[in-house]
Amino acid sequence: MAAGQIGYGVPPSLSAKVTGSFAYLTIRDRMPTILTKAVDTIHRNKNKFFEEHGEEGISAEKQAISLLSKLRNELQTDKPLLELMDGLSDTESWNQYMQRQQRQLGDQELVSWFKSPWLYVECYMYRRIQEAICPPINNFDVFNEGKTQSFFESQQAVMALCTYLGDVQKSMEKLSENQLSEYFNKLLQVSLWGNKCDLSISAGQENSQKASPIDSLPSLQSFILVNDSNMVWLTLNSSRRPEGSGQKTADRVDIVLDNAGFELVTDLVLADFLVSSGLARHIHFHGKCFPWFVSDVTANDFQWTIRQTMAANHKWMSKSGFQWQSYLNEGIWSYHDHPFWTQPHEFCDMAADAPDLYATLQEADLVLFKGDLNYRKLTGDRAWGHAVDFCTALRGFEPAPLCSLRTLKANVQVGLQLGQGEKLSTEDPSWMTNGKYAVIQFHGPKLE
Ligand SMILES: O=P(O)(O)OC[C@@]1(O)O[C@H](CO)[C@@H](O)[C@@H]1O
Ligand SMILES: [Mn+2]
Repeated sequence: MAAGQIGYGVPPSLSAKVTGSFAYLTIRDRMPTILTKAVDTIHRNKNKFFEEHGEEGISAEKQAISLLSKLRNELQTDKPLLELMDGLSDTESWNQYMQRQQRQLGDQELVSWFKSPWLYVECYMYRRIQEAICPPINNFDVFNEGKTQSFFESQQAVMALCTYLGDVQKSMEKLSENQLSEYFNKLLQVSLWGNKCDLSISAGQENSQKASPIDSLPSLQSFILVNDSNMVWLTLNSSRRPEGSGQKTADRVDIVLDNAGFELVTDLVLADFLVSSGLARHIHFHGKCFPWFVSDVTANDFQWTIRQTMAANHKWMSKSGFQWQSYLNEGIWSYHDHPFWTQPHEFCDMAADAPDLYATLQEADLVLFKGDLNYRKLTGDRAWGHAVDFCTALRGFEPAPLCSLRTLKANVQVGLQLGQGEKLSTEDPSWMTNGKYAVIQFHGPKLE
């Protein structure tokens, strides 16, 4: 059976068919709120559109508001989903996916917001937002304000983190293996908890990082439900080759990014540490090719964040920013944004639906997946039992050793100990969606 096909033992997709479920509440409440805020943002930028594009900008603004309002009404009244009509490079792929969803539903009911898989309709909403914002304002990022605010509101934490990185790098040469792994674990956890700062779960409400990211780690330790850091460390060390050994030397770690703002800074700091410690020689970053899930990283966010860090009036921030820019100039770091990351597919479909991307990931020694949406796609956003193995839920998606760094914000979680999920439900009924808990969950060859 092809990977991703519904087979024996594969549970149903999460959807709003279950009244009162997190998917139901997201589609009923949070997604319309996100659309309302998008309409408001576009309206507030009307003058900007006029200044830049004259009357054409005004008519595009009016059209965007009308299309987004129509979209919100379709969503709130559970209308059938509509084919995309904007003729962009991914339009056909989206419409084919819709037909695939319709085939799975059969001809008894039409693909719609509250009946189709949550993963699909939520991704579809963001692609419809893209369709609504037409030329000449099509490059306007309706979520940009929230992403830049998250960065500016987190300055104290960013400065503390860049200072910490600078201190570590000053003594890098003298560090023992144990000290190196300690710093690695700390920065891996900082990147993990950076994922709390996600504007989709907060429906755009500001949620920047205020406290010092390093000092808060000990108090967060007990909220890490699965911690496979040791497997990540062993994988990195097993892939390191001595210079000139003639063996594979292009040690490469891929980071599939999630949110801009503070979370992106934590990922850049981790990536800098991986390179400056020699744990990796190249980092490939994977972002989104259009605005996605409110706070996800686009190429513009990636470049803007590095430029802002370079320009900071803070020694260690600007030092980090210049270092990151030179990594990019030297090709040690590279940024990629394959269209697959802004499509609705479960990752077990990647080999079939985006073989080029799957082949790229196969060249990595380790792939880090940041955040909740990536976790939902890794596990197919299905109602797995909590003690089901991560490997089972991946359903054949294993391009390379991989690790999810995710704070829980959706009710899908696998790979727990028997009874662990039930225990958590009694202690904290909203443990899967309140963002307090996290996993560092690895899948790959077992190493000693
Ligand atoms: O991927 P991220 O940024 O960690 O989270 C994305 C997210 O906020 O969006 C959905 C809720 O609307 C959930 O999948 C998840 O909570
Ligand atoms: Mn996100």
